[in-house]
Amino acid sequence: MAYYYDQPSRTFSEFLLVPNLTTKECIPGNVDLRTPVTKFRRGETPALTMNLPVTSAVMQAVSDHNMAIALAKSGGISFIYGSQSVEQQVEMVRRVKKFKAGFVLSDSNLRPEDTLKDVLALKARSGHSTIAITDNGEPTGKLMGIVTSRDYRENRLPQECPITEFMTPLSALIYAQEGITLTEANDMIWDHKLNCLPIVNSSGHLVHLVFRKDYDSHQEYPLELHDSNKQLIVGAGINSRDYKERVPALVEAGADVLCIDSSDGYSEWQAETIHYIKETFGETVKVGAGNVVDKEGFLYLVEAGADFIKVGIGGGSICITREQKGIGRGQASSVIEVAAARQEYYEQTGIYVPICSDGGIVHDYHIVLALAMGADFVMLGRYFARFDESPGRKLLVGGNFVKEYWGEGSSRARNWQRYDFGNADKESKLEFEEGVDSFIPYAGRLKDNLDLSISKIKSTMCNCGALTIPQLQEHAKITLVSSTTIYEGGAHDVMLKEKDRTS
Ligand SMILES: NC(=O)C1=CN([C@@H]2O[C@H](COP(=O)(O)OP(=O)(O)OC[C@H]3O[C@@H](n4cnc5c(N)ncnc54)[C@H](O)[C@@H]3O)[C@@H](O)[C@H]2O)C=CC1
Ligand SMILES: O=c1[nH]c(=O)c2[nH+]cn([C@@H]3O[C@H](COP(=O)(O)O)[C@@H](O)[C@H]3O)c2[nH]1
Ligand SMILES: [K+]
Repeated sequence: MAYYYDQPSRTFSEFLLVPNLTTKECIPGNVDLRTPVTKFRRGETPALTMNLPVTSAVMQAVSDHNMAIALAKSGGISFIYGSQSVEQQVEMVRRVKKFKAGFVLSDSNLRPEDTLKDVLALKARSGHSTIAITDNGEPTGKLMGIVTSRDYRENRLPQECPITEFMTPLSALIYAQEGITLTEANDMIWDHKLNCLPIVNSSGHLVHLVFRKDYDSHQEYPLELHDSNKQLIVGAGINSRDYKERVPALVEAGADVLCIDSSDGYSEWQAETIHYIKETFGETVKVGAGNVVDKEGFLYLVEAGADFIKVGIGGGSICITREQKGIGRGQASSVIEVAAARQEYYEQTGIYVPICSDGGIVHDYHIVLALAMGADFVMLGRYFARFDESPGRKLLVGGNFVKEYWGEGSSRARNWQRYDFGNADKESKLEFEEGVDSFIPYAGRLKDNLDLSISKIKSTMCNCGALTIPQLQEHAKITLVSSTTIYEGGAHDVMLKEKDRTS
């Protein structure tokens, strides 16, 4: 006979936190949000921790190298999407590992034989006025010169004028050799009144650019997350099909942590994937698995060797899995059950397995609820897709700026397999969509938004009398609320002025 749960499953919006005593030292400035990412034995320190309990989703519309750099600078981890060729994903991981505060990879590049027309078109596309001229037009090609808007007068030169006629050639450029520190680079920028200093290697290839305007930017990021070589930490999504090819390439590129990306992790495919990784690389390669929504799924993946477990089916903002397949469970109930299973496992074995609540976070306080219910960190898709750093286009729709946000189960995301180097075999490929392609309101820079969310999270934790995530998990008082309580929680029985009206 089928198993019936005796309670309906619940979402975060059905719960609230009840305050505990807030002591005088319990102020947001004293809250520490550090959290483990990978499993560890009682009394030992985890191999990987984050300074903030947030990761960005394994999605084309969310986690590329730009997002990964921005999030690691703020203290969290991005999992670069795996729905692209191994080569492309590896290149994104490399870009994150190569990132050095203040040293950027040139994103606007042309060849000497290109023309003013190409310069103008590229400038319009990228919005950047400094263009590196390299022998092959690649960001790390042999440096031939630089073009900035001071080098040409648009209406005085014919569009076909070759770049070589107006660029500042290498012989007249001030540049530095690879290995220079940021302080030394900044001294050169000031001494020579430059806006941009190219950095080249011993064979004359462009390595980075250092811009005057980026000076001091690294000082804004006290929680920056890096490895022992001072390189930013980055994660990467993998799947349970091409892992024998993808995982070695990602490890070689320097990915710090992997995560098997699937709607349903309770499968022999995932166990096989984890076994392969642990047998091939031992414990040095860390891999999360999921998604699961109950104790059985959790234990299955932990016993297979997973380093953290991701929780959540069908709660994501772009998810239609519950509608399409009837599979899923309310996100709060899933986290509560998996956290209880984790606690039991910890008590029995002394091994603490971090859990990640994935999808369905709408308000900042949902993050606090997920943590209070036992999650060690959360994974967010919609939240991060709204920012400048996400890969989706920013568009003007109906007078408002929006960003594109599409699910990994949408046709748009799956198309890479058809056009790219993906090797999914066509026979077993699912043909129905499990995600939508949407717009979401554009929200600006990651750092500004994340700083605000974190300050709200810390403030809520102070109400709960908690200075750390473990304290919150131990002492939080959580109440289920009735629908009338939810109504009471919004502005009610008043006439809102225009500026406060949200819908
Ligand atoms: N968290 C969520 O609620 C949901 C997430 N998604 C996202 O959509 C994307 C696709 O998810 P899925 O469709 O679950 O991908 P998936 O690759 O895990 O599964 C697709 C199908 O392939 C099968 N499969 C997996 N490995 C196999 C192997 N080695 N040989 C033969 N068959 C194998 C699976 O059992 C499943 O039927 C992911 O990015 C996922 O995160 C999609 C739906 C819901
Ligand atoms: O049913 C689904 N169809 C999809 O196409 C899809 N794409 C992503 N995901 C999952 O949603 C999470 C992000 O959720 P949020 O936007 O709510 O943060 C992600 O982290 C995923 O777990 C999908 N679920
Ligand atoms: K399953």
